[in-house]
Amino acid sequence: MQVVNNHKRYHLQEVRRRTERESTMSSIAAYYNRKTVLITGATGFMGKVLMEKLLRSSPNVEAVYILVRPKAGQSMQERVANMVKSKVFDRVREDCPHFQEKIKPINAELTQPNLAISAKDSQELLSRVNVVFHCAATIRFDEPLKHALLLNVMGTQQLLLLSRQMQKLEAFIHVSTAYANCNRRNIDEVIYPPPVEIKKLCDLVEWLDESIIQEITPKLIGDWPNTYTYTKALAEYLVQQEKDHLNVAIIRPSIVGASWHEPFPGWIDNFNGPSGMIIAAGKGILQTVKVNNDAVADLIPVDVVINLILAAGWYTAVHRPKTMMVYNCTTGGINPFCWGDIGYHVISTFKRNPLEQAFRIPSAQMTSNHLINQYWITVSHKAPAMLYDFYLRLTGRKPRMMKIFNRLHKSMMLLEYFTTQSWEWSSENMNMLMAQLSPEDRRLFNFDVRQLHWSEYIENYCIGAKKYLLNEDMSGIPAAKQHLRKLRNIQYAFNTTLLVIIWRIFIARSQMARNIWYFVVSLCYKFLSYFRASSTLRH
Ligand SMILES: CCCCCCCCCCCCCCCCCC(=O)SCCNC(=O)CCNC(=O)[C@H](O)C(C)(C)COP(=O)(O)OP(=O)(O)OC[C@H]1O[C@@H](n2cnc3c(N)ncnc32)[C@H](O)[C@@H]1OP(=O)(O)O
Ligand SMILES: NC(=O)C1=CN([C@@H]2O[C@H](COP(=O)(O)OP(=O)(O)OC[C@H]3O[C@@H](n4cnc5c(N)ncnc54)[C@H](OP(=O)(O)O)[C@@H]3O)[C@@H](O)[C@H]2O)C=CC1
Repeated sequence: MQVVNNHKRYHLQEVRRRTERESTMSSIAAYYNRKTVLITGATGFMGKVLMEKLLRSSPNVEAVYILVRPKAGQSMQERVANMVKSKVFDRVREDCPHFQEKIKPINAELTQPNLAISAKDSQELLSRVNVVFHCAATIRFDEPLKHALLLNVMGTQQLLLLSRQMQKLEAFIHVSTAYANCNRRNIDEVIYPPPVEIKKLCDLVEWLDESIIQEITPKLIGDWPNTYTYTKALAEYLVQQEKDHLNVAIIRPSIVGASWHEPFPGWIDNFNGPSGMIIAAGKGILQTVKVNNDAVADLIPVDVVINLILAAGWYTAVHRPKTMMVYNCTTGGINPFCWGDIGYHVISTFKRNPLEQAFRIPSAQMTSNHLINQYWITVSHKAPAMLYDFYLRLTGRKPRMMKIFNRLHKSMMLLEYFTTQSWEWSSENMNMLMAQLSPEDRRLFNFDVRQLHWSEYIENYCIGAKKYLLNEDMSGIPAAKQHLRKLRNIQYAFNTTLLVIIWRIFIARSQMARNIWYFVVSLCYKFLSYFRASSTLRH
């Protein structure tokens, strides 16, 4: 009898403990435990953060398949082995030392028929995958239309076809961009009709000569600024076409920046979007940029996007919404911040925490006026670059500054469409999803950008770029400050010499300038004599 009572008590205690544990446990993390996930674009910026968060928050995830291509002379295996050593995985490495065992790389090339996946691998995916996260894309603004179509559109179509055959698929999450519909000012969480019949366009570019496609690209893409945003818009439509066969959702992040909190504040590993410009400003290379200071800079931290992606995956699979959900993942409508403010915080952070071996003291003219910007480009970019290259030549070195500036100007030209205008995105679905989360999920998968403190975020972004992108140690800051002081002295000396030279030229040519010059010099002389006389009297 005693044994039975003990057993009953133990059982009740166990049930209570389990209920308590479940009530405080994250539903999202619990959902991914024992699921098999497929990620495309896992070697990219967002893919890595997605994989890290998934493996850290759901350590019992069954497997994470990733589609990887061989690249730059490295095999798929070598790339993955190098990737898991990356700093981004430091936290998960600490929590689950064997995390890489969950990662199952699959050789694939998204521009090839059937994604170039072998029959064996394909079978494995079809029988096991529960959730697909499609992140792979070309995000270059200058991508030739044919390649952008092949990867962003045809690649997506092929992945959708593969996913249709997956026996256990519960959700397909497509990562698009908030700028897919940037030809509109107000962008709702809906799919807009495509500007062309996609099949006809793909057929056209298939047989047309590359040079002809290049020539007619501006006509084809119409009021889209580049092939990237255009092809992302087409891909959204294809995804929507599958809504009756697949449980799909689309996430549209705006400009994805360094992380807010996870895995580390300020984590970033590429020069895309504002990151390259921020670094160029910190190095004192970028001194002028064409932006509308009052336009909203719709930056979103990468960890916010990843948390929303994981939450959307869970919601799509578990709640199976009747209509296909599109989540605009933006900050402008909720917690706006302007380009002018970003510029101010970037410069002030780099003055306090300078980058090593800066070219000039960080400072930036930010204007939307084309002529003023051109003036500053000539004065503060091209002239110093030419002078420096001249100095390099004199000292027997190879000139390089002009080349760097030409690349910078090309990037600035491609980015200015986004920095001189504002858009309004609705974010009802993001808010609705937030309301569906338990307090624990809201904490673990936070995508509430109302809590984002911009000045702190930008500071961490700049410091993150210094640490993780440029691999500069924070202990080098005193030396970097010393270097800035040296640059300041050089600048003062240079400006004074320039002023004297200009003035001398002016004096040689104008009687009036000469008269003013003699007047000023005699005034200074009288002033000095007066001071000397009065100090002698005092003693
Ligand atoms: C006062 C401060 C103010 C700051 C504010 C400034 C304003 C910024 C505005 C940003 C707005 C962004 C809007 C984006 C909106 C769309 C968002 C998306 O949906 S989607 C996503 C948005 N998509 C994008 O953002 C893509 C946009 N980017 C592109 O399309 C191209 O990069 C390009 C056409 C701009 C230049 O092409 P190209 O000239 O061929 O040059 P490559 O690219 O081939 O790079 C060659 C090598 O150089 C390396 N490197 C680069 N920068 C730097 C640097 N600063 N240093 C050192 N190194 C740098 C680079 O890593 C590479 O190394 P490796 O790999 O060879 O070893
Ligand atoms: N970064 C941003 O600001 C924003 C990004 N997005 C979207 O988020 C997604 C991820 O972007 P992000 O991580 O920044 O981009 P990255 O350029 O960092 O990553 C792109 C990924 O796609 C893979 N990929 C490219 N071409 C192929 C191919 N032919 N076959 C297989 N894989 C390929 C790359 O693999 P590999 O390493 O082999 O090149 C890489 O893993 C994209 O869909 C993008 O449109 C949306 C809004 C903003």
